[in-house]
Amino acid sequence: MKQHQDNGHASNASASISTASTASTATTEPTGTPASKATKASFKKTFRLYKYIRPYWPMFSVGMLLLFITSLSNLAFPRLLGDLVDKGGAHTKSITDINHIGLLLVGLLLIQGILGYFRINIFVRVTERTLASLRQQVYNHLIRLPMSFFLNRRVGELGSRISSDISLLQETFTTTLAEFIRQVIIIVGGVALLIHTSPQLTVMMLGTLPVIVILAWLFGRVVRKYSRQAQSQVAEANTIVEETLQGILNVKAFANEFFEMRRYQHKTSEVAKTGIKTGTYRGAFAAFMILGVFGAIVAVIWRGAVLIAMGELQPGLLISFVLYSTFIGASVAGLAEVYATIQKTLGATEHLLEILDEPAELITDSALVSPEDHLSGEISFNHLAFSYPSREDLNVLQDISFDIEADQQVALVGPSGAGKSTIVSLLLRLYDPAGGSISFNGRDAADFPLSALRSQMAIVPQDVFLFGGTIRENIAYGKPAATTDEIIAAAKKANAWEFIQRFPEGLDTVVGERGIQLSGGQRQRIAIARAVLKDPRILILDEATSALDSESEKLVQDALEKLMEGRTSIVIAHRLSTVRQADKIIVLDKGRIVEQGTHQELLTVDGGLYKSLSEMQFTH
Ligand SMILES: Nc1ncnc2c1ncn2[C@@H]1O[C@H](COP(=O)(O)OP(=O)(O)OP(=O)(O)O)[C@@H](O)[C@H]1O
Repeated sequence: MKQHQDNGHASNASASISTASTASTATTEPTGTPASKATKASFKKTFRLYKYIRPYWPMFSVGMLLLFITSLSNLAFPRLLGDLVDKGGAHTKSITDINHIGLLLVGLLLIQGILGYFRINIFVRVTERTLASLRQQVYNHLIRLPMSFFLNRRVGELGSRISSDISLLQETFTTTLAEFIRQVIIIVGGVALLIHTSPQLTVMMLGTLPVIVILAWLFGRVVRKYSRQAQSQVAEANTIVEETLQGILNVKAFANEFFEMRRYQHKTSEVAKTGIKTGTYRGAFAAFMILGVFGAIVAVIWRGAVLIAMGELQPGLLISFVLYSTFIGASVAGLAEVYATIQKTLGATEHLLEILDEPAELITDSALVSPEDHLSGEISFNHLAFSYPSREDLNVLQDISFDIEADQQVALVGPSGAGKSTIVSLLLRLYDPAGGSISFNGRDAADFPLSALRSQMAIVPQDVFLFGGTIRENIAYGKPAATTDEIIAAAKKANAWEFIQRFPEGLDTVVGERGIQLSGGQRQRIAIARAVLKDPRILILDEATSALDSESEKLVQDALEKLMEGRTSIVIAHRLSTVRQADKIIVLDKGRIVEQGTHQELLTVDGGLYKSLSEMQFTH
């Protein structure tokens, strides 16, 4: 199974490279999620997510109601503040009236505070629960997807689906949505109140403010575009520094210092150019904002003063008017930001739904295998053909036919890339064959429930993958309900108990990430213990190529021999010395079976691949 694990490493590496190169852009783009066009179709898709909110619908509605009340009461402030000023300037200067309004304002503030507290609490509760169930759904689905899905994806990318895309939804449901609704209420209600306050001034205000806000938004987009460009250029320049310093030996050995200096000079000049361009826009933007916003306010107040002088407007109303205009202006400006977040959320939703729409494998959560699905250990390959979905034009296996009797030991040998690991993947039904079939007990593999098949097979891979927990957890992975006694018995059978016992924490020793705190031989024996505990009908061994010292190799080999007793076993053999005892050796080359027989039989084939391979190995 080496090939698959190599793929895994490669994708991890490429994922981390891509994270490194986008790291510096992360300041303006907190998540790597590209925005999606806010089309009707994408809104419709997002609506599908509402099924996760549905159980909390009543609570969510209460939150919405509170949001409406607080947003509407927001609109009362400018009016009350204006009244306050008017009362101060009125002929019948009544302190009681002034205090009355003051108290009303304090009451309003208190109500806003209390309702705001409950609203946020409600939204957070609903969102957290909804997202937890969405996270679970996506993960549950992801882990059940077939191998072919994972071949074309990067591990890092899938991880970000569950972390950043869902965080984006969280932000949208807790704050963005509320912001959006509040802004709409303030804009609509605010404009209505403006008209009510002074129709004349409203016409003037509506003629200027929206234009300014829209222009400011457009300006902002241009500036953002340039700063993003500058950021990615800075990242490219940094890559030059990083790579050349890491590979300094190569730079010097090839006397390429001047070549690299020119490369770096070129990149940094580009950064400077983009920076200057951004600066020019920034300057113009700032000047425009000062002129535009203050200009509009000055114009409105000037006009208002004229109206006051003509006795057509109360001073307090002018204050209310200016405050309403500021509220509206801020909401319109905020709306652009909210729109951008909503677009990104639509993108994130699409990604999540894409995963949820992928057909999953039919896996059942049952350890019980019904009697008719019990495997006898008899396997036959009938004209099996296969190519990987990611590279369909390459025939990895062609016309593979051979039989394995129950409890036999069969070895797969052949040069690297011959297709040995692929045969094992097909046996585990990680992929469906392109042609031919595999049958167990004379019945087509496709007729067995997937979980029943896999639960009766175990694999001891070449590169043992251990989870970061304890030795106990890692062994029990073969049978999660195992008792301590069973785990110890399995460890003993796998020749692992002796070294486990020597650790001060015994079975509870933490193995470190991917088991790095254990030696290669120790890791393998843990994997063997895992397989012992599973007690499979069919055992698959991918022999380790990395040389273990002869002591641990003997222990591993001995453990494997014990494990193979009384079950069908298929061994991917890299060292021919270990397969001499095999009942049958299948020799593969370029996806085809070229020879098959016992060790003795194959040695008699003059010019045969097995004979030449074994001569090569034994003369070295
Ligand atoms: N995930 C994959 N996607 C596409 N092609 C693959 C994939 N895995 C393996 N292959 C290709 O399939 C062929 C057979 O690979 P396989 O891993 O089965 O060979 P192997 O005999 O087990 O080799 P080794 O002894 O080096 O492990 C190779 O040509 C390989 O490039």
